Amino acid sequence: MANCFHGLKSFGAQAPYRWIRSQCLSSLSILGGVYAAPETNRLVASGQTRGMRTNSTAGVEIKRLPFSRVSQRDLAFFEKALPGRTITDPDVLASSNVDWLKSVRGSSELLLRPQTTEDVSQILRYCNERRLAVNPQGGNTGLVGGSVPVFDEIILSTSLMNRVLHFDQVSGILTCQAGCVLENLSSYVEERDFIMPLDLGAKGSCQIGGNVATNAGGLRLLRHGSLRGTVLGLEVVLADGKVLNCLTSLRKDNTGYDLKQLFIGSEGTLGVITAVSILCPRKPKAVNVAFLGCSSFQQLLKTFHCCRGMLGEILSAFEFLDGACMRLLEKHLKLNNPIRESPFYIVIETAGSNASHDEEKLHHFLQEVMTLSLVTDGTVATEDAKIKALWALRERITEGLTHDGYTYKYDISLPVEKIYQLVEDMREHLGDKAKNVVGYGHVGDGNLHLNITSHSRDPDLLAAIEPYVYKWTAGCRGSISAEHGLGLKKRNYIHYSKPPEAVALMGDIKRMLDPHGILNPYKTLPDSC
Ligand SMILES: O=C(O)CC[C@@H](O)C(=O)O
Ligand SMILES: [Zn+2]
Repeated sequence: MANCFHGLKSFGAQAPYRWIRSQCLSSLSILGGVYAAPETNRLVASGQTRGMRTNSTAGVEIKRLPFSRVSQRDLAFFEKALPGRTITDPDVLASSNVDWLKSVRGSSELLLRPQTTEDVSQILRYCNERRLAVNPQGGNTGLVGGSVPVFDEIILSTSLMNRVLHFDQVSGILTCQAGCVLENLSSYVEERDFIMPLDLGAKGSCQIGGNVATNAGGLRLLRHGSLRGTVLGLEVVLADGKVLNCLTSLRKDNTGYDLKQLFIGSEGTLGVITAVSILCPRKPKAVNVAFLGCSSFQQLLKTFHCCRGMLGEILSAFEFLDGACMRLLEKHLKLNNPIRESPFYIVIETAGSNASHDEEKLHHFLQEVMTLSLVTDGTVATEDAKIKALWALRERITEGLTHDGYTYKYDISLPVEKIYQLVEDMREHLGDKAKNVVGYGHVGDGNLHLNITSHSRDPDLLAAIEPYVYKWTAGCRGSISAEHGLGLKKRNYIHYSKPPEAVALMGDIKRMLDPHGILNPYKTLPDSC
């Protein structure tokens, strides 16, 4: 069977892709964006004069809400409370004011770096009394403009809250501060024979608090489920500074409402997550990655069906990318396609406890899909460097896209059999208006990443994409945000995925927990709330 698959000889190991901000910012200068001008109370688009600008992402103007502005007295308070960690240097602030995609830019003049929960509590108590708006910020790797200020909100960075508080070797329950970088946590638990239950392309920069606040999905969700299941406890500071200590480490706790769920996926609008307790699976003893080619999406779906049946409990990921993604990887990142050119590619990962058992299962599966002609070509890796190289072909697509021009991003949940139909319909709908329309994502979770590029920001193209994409999604009862959240960019489209009663209830919850609306304003909730 192994003969059916190319070896990996011609395929050099690539460095794993990480969303390291310093690298990415310099390479993204071609992207236009949304800029904020607090003195005009308007969101402004790049290239236009300050004071006359509109939100180019959502095509609507956003007015600065009547929050207080940071005064000298406020600064004196923060400098006393956080000596050396109250930052006003514009050069340092610059990177915290812009998102990873460089598509949203705020103009905050104050960055606070708390180290403890008590620091966060003191900051929020003060800001709440003074009606100062606050933008909680983790690794700032979000893709919907949720992690940067829109106007002059104070940036509350969790980066110095980076201590592991406890790890239970028997249960695998990790308790840590919110600012721990995901990759550091992965290394920490791997040294103890466990893994983190989530894995993202942004792991080198993103922080666990931000992951939880956005309910990040990623590459292992198929196997380990969402953070709504693996997060066991949270410590959260509420808008008035009160500390909500729900940092329990229990698998089972049915004592009434599961309050932590309110904060998971709330994008910092209901409270600031300061610590997380999370259940880590055991580190698998054997990992295999197969990279396969398919001639149609129908064949890919059949391969998925067969894969679930034949790999069962050892299947840990089933991801896909289309031929257009591969061309971008080759062109912009010089990555090599390890197999014959195909319309679709699949990345399958197995993770188990017995190498020979897993390999046998994988080989039977591969034999089956080749015999049935569901898969036309493929390669398998068992060594770490080669596994990373194959994963790079999936994980680095986001990076590749940033080199292709301005990118319109859609993160859609659909019944799995529909996910590629949207890409095809969008291609037909846009004709030659777009530079590239690509589809990739998490087949196992029914999550499509539809990305559309153009040479530069193009309002006509945007008008052709939206609301078409949202209507199409709503027509299938899908979600307009599967895993990236709503942030600033998608919040006003929430109605395509949630009934009005649910949206209104979200507004009520927000007002109850944050009556002055100081926490991450302009995010998640639509204008109508
Ligand atoms: O860039 C995107 O649209 C998707 C990013 C991320 O969620 C992924 O799965 O690679
Ligand atoms: Zn994704």
